[in-house]
Amino acid sequence: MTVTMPTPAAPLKIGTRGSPLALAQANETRDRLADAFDLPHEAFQIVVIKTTGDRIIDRPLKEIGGKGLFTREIEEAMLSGEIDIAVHSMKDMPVLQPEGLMLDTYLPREDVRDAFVSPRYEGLAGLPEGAKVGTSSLRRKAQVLVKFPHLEVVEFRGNVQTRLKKLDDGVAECTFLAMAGLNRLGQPEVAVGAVDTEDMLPAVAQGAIGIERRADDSRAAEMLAAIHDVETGKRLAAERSFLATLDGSCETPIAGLAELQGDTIRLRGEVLRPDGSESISDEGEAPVEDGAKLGDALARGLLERAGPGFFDWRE
Ligand SMILES: NCc1[nH]cc(CCC(=O)O)c1CC(=O)O
Repeated sequence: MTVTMPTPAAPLKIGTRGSPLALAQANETRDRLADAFDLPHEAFQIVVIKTTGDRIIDRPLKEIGGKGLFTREIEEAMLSGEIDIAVHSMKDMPVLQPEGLMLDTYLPREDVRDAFVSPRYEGLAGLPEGAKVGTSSLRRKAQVLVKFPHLEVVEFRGNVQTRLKKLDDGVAECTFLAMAGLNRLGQPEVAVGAVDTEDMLPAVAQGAIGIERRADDSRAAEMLAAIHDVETGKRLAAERSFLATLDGSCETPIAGLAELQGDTIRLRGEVLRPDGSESISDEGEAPVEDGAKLGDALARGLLERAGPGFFDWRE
């Protein structure tokens, strides 16, 4: 008589970038799945994938090719079956996913605010004429220059450690990071403080983690449904619809934030000229189920006020 050992289900392979923040997000996803299904950590395998954005660290992102830079290789690995799901910062995700992939699972959102980071100053208002602000984000650059045109913005890339070192070396007086990233890394103390969203409206989807899967993978669909955060999903539906209508990329300074108040969703949006010479903002409210319509309508209104060429460089 032959006895066949039962084959355990193959581990769910979780794809991620290798940065400390990406790994923290992948671990959080694994822990939530393990909890929801009472599975041991061995039921999951975290697979690190290097993306173009990780490889090229010495040039401004906008020169290398915008959104998708941190996701393309990961999505290819999912389509080829090398990984089953992929964990992403939703802020970095294009509005549309490649054929065959689905992105509709979100973890509970972290702090949406930007963090002000400086070894010497308490806030932007204290910086003297010509002081340097380090950021590689076009949104943050334009938002800083609109309110503080006497400051200078310098390119600033790299992980949290690299940026702190640059501040220490005097490359810039201050920088901005997402509060969410600092919290997830367990380093909130790096920030002098979180900036009020009235003063600096965050990027669309800032602080939200999304989990992507193959559209035909029913095991992944069932597992992810168990950890999906419905409120985050509703907020992102409005914000990403806003972004889609604006046709945003990382070459366009755009900010947007949706918040729920009971059955009502409130969306604030802002578009800026890349040189920080002008900002246009608006806000609106709608029943929660009309979030996507609200996002589209708010974006159309802003586009109309902005007029053609608004996002063109004129430096
Ligand atoms: N564009 C880089 C990026 N993508 C997501 C985060 C942080 C975490 C988040 O917003 O979810 C960051 C770094 C930052 O802006 O400081």
